[in-house]
Amino acid sequence: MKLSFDQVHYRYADGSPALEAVSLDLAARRIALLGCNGAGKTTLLLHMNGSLRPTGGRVRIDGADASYDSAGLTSLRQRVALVLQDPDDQLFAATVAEDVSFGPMNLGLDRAAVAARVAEALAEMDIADLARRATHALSFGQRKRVAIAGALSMRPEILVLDEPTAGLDPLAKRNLLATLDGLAMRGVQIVFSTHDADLAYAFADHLVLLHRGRVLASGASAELGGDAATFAAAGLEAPYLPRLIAALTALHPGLADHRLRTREDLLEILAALPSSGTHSQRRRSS
Ligand SMILES: Nc1ncnc2c1ncn2[C@@H]1O[C@H](COP(=O)(O)OP(=O)(O)OP(=O)(O)O)[C@@H](O)[C@H]1O
Repeated sequence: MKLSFDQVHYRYADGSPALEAVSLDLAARRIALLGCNGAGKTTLLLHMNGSLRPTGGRVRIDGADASYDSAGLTSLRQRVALVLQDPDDQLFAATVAEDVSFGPMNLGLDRAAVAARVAEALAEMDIADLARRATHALSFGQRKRVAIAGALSMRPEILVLDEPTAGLDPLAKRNLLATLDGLAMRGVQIVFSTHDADLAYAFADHLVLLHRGRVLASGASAELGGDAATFAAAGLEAPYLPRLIAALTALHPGLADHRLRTREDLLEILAALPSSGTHSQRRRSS
């Protein structure tokens, strides 16, 4: 399934312009949407499952115009699941299992099929042990996982997440990214928004930079991640790692042969390089 945006404009009911002539093809498996506060990230994500309808331009699904009647929206929301930034905007049932079963029940599946989907989604998010817990009595990070499990219970082709790591501690962040990575490897397309350029660079194959409702840049992480000037134009800090790698590559040209996404990747490669002692001896003797 491929979602694309063709000259999409969106204005909220009070007249606030939020998207201006957004044209995008969502083709890569892992896509990060970056932009400062008010850039239009949430508004764009809400268009992906039909929660918002463009006030101008078109959203296309495999090349065909999205349909906003009830059948069209039901079909779109089975294929594209949206996880809101605040889990409390999404969770409403008394227990975790009831909440996660809501989507599959609405699809009219029988009890056994619903139960299978709930078990699968909870296992995927590693929260099977929370199934009987009251949703209101969970921690923020746990509620976030439950909200994602609810989206996964629809077995979507595209999982769209608004700032999925906001409010998570570093370990929870890392665990969530590993889970999302596992889903991507299984073929689920992941599209998420974030303010964290390093995280976007580490996880995503493709970055989209939004600024004042417009797409300022869209490109492969490996290239766009190193373009500090474009990040600055979007009012963002560029990812640190590509800049560090560029500086280190001047000392170790072999680094250019690797696609290093994380600090851990860099440390591993640096540990395997000849030691700096050898390097400085070579410099002294030359
Ligand atoms: N419900 C609304 N009614 C009117 N204007 C809105 C509404 N929601 C958002 N906007 C406006 O639309 C623009 C884009 O907002 P949006 O929430 O999409 O940005 P964002 O990039 O997700 O921001 P943040 O990083 O702060 O979450 C902003 O100017 C905002 O004030």
